[in-house]
Amino acid sequence: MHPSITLPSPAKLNLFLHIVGKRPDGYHELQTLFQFLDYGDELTFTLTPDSPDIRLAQPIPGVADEDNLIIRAARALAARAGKPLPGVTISIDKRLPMGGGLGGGSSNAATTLVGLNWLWQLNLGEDELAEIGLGLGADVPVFVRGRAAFAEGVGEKLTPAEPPEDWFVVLKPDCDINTGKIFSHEGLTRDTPKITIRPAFEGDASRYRNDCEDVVQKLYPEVRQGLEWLSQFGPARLTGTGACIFGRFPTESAARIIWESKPSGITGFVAKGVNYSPLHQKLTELT
Ligand SMILES: C[C@@](CO)(OP(=O)(O)O)[C@H](O)COP(=O)(O)OP(=O)(O)OC[C@H]1O[C@@H](n2ccc(N)nc2=O)[C@H](O)[C@@H]1O
Ligand SMILES: Nc1ncnc2c1ncn2[C@@H]1O[C@H](COP(=O)(O)OP(=O)(O)O)[C@@H](O)[C@H]1O
Repeated sequence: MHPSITLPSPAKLNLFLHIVGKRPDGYHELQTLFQFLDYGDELTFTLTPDSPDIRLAQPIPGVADEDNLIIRAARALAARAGKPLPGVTISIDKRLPMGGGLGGGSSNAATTLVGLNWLWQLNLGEDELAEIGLGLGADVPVFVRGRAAFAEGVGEKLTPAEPPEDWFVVLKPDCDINTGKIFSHEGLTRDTPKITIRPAFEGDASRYRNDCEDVVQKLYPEVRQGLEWLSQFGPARLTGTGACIFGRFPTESAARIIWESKPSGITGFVAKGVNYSPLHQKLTELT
């Protein structure tokens, strides 16, 4: 058995996000285009054959270990394995802002499922891992599958897609946005007509939009100001329900020039959009 492995846990962007309806259980039906970024957290899994415990090397501030999606994912996987397994200690190099619409928690859960499936040599298939992932959050399956995708339902019906792999300036306006608050807002557009798959892939990227953006901009002036600034240089959008926003650029140098001139006090990073997850890329290199 391999005693230890370090794996990427990349961010995602919702290149567009349309709300096309509401299900009887209150959840909103979406159509969204997911792409990964070559930037994210990193998780290190170290097997502890002398102890059966699944534990974090250090807690994430503000998240109880019991609620941490890494622990929840590891436990869900161990339950599915249904046999005694060596314990594991997981350490996190957290680089993604939490609750920013970059899917960091969901990505951590997926890296845990995929990484421990490998380390514990369980040989569960991608469908089974995606199903366990969906029980942890709507965005987990796309990270498990590792391919940019057009997503429907609450995000679980995935069709692989090949959007352009552009460069992005990602900014984190200084505010925390609660996803539930945005989805329950009376001003939210919930009736965007469904689109067919082809235009979603091949449409003009400058026409991509996010149906949460109007409500989020009204409630959070920091997001409005960030979008106003970024959209001077090209198309700029909100990812998920925010708070992160992104601007698209054809080259790294074009993105870095804008990054260098960002207003003071706003954090973020420059990253490349990638259609194959850095997690899966790393695992391919290892096997
Ligand atoms: C909006 C998206 C788009 O990628 O991303 P994020 O902004 O979180 O990254 C996701 O669909 C987020 O899915 P998920 O991660 O499961 O959402 P949660 O934070 O659990 O949702 C909090 C609450 O928002 C509402 N909610 C969420 C998703 C959805 N499709 N419809 C909803 O109505 C529900 O009331 C839910 O209880
Ligand atoms: N490992 C984790 N990393 C980040 N957030 C986590 C994790 N485990 C649980 N959470 C919780 O999930 C929430 C959503 O986090 P995250 O996935 O980063 O944002 P978003 O869903 O907006 O993209 C956080 O505010 C936090 O309370």
